[in-house]
Amino acid sequence: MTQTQATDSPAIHSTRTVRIGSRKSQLALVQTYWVRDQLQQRFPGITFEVHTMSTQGDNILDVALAKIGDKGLFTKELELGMLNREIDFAVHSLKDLPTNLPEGLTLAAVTERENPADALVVQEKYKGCQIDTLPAGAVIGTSSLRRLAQLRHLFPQYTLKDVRGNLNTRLAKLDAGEYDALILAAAGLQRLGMSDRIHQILPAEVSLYAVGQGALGIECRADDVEVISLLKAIEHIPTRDRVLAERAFLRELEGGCQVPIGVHTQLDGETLALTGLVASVDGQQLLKDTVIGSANEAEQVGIQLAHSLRQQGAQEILDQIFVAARH
Ligand SMILES: NCc1[nH]cc(CCC(=O)O)c1CC(=O)O
Repeated sequence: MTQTQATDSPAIHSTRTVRIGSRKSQLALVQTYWVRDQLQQRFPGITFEVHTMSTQGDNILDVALAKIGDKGLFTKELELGMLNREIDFAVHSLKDLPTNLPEGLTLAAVTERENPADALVVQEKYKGCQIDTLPAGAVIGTSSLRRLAQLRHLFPQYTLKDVRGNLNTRLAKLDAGEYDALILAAAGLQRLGMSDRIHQILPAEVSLYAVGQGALGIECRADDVEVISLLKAIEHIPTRDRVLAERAFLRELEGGCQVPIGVHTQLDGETLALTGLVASVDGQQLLKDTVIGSANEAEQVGIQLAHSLRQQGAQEILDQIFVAARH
């Protein structure tokens, strides 16, 4: 009675059109089209359509991100689109996706991570320098408190300056001489075909990366079993285990918005090592610790690390930041 399904096709009507939501930035579109292509290859009978939307974060460009401090700045409109059934799923840079999702939505899949590290990009005249050998007073652009705190801690001789806008805007400001160097996610540059701008990949001793950095998170309605089964086909399990630990760590510290929290994860077979950092914005206080556990219990590893850092004083550091943000 029932027709046999193609082996790689889940129980989805091949006539269904699946609508994908995306921000309009170049990086967002590259990421969304990559996911679309991956799905289209695996499910040639399904039609995938991309619908673009502007988010708050795309519209507010003149205020420092750290001052806005609102969770879900880059995701809220897309999430409303899913709940209103205008779109079926959304592709996010995972680091922009809050650790607590709205009721009714779920993180259905995580795709293979690019290099999660931060990268140093320098002006032509500093091609001979590394992060520790730029001249004193060098103006370094970054918009993240995490990068700011870590750089201030190690290199008080540099001047750190906020920088906003998409990647192309930031690079144009560097080239125009507004900054001597920038710190950017290596993954963003790689995805936009600008790996040649990466001057140095910052090692873990200099900069721990943001939770989820370099990975894509795909969010959809929690009850849409059809779409979830499609998305599971492109999930990368090692990346998922790592980012589940990272996100549990951040969630447990209630640091979803802009806070100086960094991580580093490593998978060795089933063994997952998670290093986390909590710092004060001025870089004076900096706590770091590592928990090793099983990849099968990734979230437990993250929770354990959060408890360990809290015992060492992380909550006091974070409370000071929340108080400062409200004034
Ligand atoms: N918050 C902006 C943002 N969101 C995702 C990326 C880069 C790609 C990624 O981390 O996956 C960037 C730019 C940056 O931090 O330099």
